[in-house]
Amino acid sequence: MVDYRTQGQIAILEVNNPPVNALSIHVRKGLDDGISRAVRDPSVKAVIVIGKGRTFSSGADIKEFNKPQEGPRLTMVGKKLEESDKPVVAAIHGTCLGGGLEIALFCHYRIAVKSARVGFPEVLLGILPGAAGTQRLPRVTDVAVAMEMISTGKHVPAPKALEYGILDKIVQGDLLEEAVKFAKSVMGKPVQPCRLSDQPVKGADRLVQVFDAAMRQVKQRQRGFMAPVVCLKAVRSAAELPYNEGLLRENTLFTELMSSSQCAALRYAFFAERAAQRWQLPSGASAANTKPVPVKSTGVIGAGTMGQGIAICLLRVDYPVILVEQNQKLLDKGVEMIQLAFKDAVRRKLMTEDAMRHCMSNISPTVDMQQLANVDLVIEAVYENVALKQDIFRKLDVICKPSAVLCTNTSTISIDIIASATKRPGSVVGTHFFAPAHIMRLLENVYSKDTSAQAVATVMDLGKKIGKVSVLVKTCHGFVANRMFHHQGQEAALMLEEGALPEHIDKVMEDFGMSIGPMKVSDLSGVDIGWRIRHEVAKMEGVELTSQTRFFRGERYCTLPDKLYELGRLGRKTGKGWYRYEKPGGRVAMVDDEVTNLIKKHSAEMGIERRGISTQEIQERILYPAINEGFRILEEGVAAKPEDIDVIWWYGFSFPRYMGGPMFHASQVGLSKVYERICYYHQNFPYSSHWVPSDLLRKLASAPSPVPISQWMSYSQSKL
Ligand SMILES: CCCCCC/C=C/CC(=O)SCCNC(=O)CCNC(=O)[C@H](O)C(C)(C)COP(=O)(O)OP(=O)(O)OC[C@H]1O[C@@H](n2cnc3c(N)ncnc32)[C@H](O)[C@@H]1OP(=O)(O)O
Repeated sequence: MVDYRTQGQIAILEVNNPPVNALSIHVRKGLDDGISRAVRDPSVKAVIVIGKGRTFSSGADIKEFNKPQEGPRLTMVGKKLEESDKPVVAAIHGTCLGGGLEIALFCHYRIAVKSARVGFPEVLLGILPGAAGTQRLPRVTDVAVAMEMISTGKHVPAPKALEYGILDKIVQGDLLEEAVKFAKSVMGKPVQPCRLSDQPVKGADRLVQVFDAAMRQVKQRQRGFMAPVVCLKAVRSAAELPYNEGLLRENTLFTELMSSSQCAALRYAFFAERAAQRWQLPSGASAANTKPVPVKSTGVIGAGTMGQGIAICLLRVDYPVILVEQNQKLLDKGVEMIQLAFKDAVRRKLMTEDAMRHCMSNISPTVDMQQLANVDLVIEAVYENVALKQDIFRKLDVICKPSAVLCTNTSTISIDIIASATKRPGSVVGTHFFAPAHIMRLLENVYSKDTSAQAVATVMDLGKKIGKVSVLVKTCHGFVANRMFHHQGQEAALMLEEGALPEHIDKVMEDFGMSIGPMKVSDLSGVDIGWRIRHEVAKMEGVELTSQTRFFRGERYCTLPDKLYELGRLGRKTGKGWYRYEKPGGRVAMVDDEVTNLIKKHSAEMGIERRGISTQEIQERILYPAINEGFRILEEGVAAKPEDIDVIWWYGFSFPRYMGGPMFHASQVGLSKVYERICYYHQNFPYSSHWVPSDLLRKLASAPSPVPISQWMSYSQSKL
């Protein structure tokens, strides 16, 4: 785990714990033994700590977090490194994160290659750097930088870290050779000035202003998230207390965070996100055994909002895009909007003018679908209409080359139905982007009964290339995201007619931790989207939904969203939806009397006496139908595991990661309690099928002791 060798008068401690040199027990022990040996050996005059393989160290081993800590503690290992009278040099490449950076800060010197990155990502796991990081970073750089780095967890590239004083030197060429040269240059020099524990905190005179400003930002950005707030307090203590007392304070705060439910949720999230990438089809084909089709050229059909966003995603990573629209006017408009989005990115310094020009030069707009004949992958992004989509796929089947992967950005329609319009259903796959497609990180990839493993591998790989988090699901109406979200929309509308107002519902859910409430989400994605989906489904079933509709498919139906649509209040894009906005496309949601009156009038017309709806009821009626649906989705194998559902909710609906996602949240509330409340609502609202409790949930809720989330799926086939 740590290889010890000497090169002349230099001892080299090489951490060797693939894949990312996590500081697990044997690494800590190896470092501890290594530094003791180097200190004891009179022929050794300097020490180098370096990482083998792709990285210096990614920090503490997260898998060890919920186990009792064994072996030497990181702080004790670090103390030994610092107390060595022989200079200790950290030689950094890849990433130097968390406990890895703490180790480096205990060393007397830090050198790195230019491509290295350093950072304290602990906050993203709901903790703080608990091995002196909060006390040492403000001593090597300053309080402001330390607060920023520790409360955001951002990685800092080596050149910036040099500027901050975290690194002493950036080297070119072979890192070990350079480290040896560096070590020779500092051999014999006193190490005392390089012991950070003896140094004052920098920028302490501005402590209060820096702290207040950082705290304001943290509370604004991440409401309800404890770790960043506690991180700031820990760094503050570095400036207010002597080093050893600061360490004790850090330890107290660390212990508080480590035992929190937010930390448990974030640890779960870390592994869940990685597990989602390891997709597998029922056939056994998987990420490990399937190669994607090489994609060099792409096409996007539809230059509306979604098509524009998708094209931007592709152009940003250098894919040439043939953008197809049905007429020149719509095409020109789409290209203009893409250009505007890039200009905005340039204005916000997210890209250079040159990069923008390059991206724009990669678009080939056309009204001729035949131009797609040679593309490797095409994504259809027209509006949600079965006949239209089938028509497009019928044409693509004729036009595109046999190896092309044919993707649809449908958000609800079964891929089986779309694929059936072609003679190559194996090549058809869903790539469900979330609006705004160039911003939202989620890509819900959907396989049909016929989709080939290669088509799946291609879209999973595409997701990675365009910087999305991809989750693979099996087709059904609405897939995972919209199928679960749909019930939230239904319940929200029902609560509106019973007595709630949009701003009440949103406030409760925003206080719960959602970055925006469901009514604002509806305005953002477009009131017309839901309208179209509902009416499309009704049409397929030969039903016409009108203002008189009270029941649809045997279920209580609320016409309020349809009334909003009929008023032309389509959401942010028209400047009016459930809220009023400062302008069409505006972002500031304001309560609108017209909506309040519409809702109250609607309740009166329905003969419903409005009542106050409690916070608990709003929270449960928004969350529990989605959770119940999540269990059905697991039962049906639409999602392979609960973790996949939670990943979808973080990245698709900004569900607070520190609450772990709806399925993890249910596990924390307790499945028997969730089940009991669902049964209660089912009794009270018998005409809403989303309250019929899922069988899997029932089985899990009646297990003699809580079933860990990782074992839920073993209950899906059980006969209990
Ligand atoms: C009881 C303990 C007390 C500890 C007291 C001291 C406290 C110290 C605090 C810490 O150090 S907390 C850890 C801080 N570090 C991190 O949060 C880094 C997490 N890792 C990453 O951000 C990324 O993995 C990476 C290092 C940037 C590499 O990214 P890349 O995309 O290249 O690879 P991945 O697919 O993410 O990872 C590969 C593989 O490695 C596993 N892994 C990564 N980091 C850790 C880790 N710190 N501990 C355990 N395992 C780790 C990851 O799960 C992947 O494994 P898989 O099996 O392939 O999924």
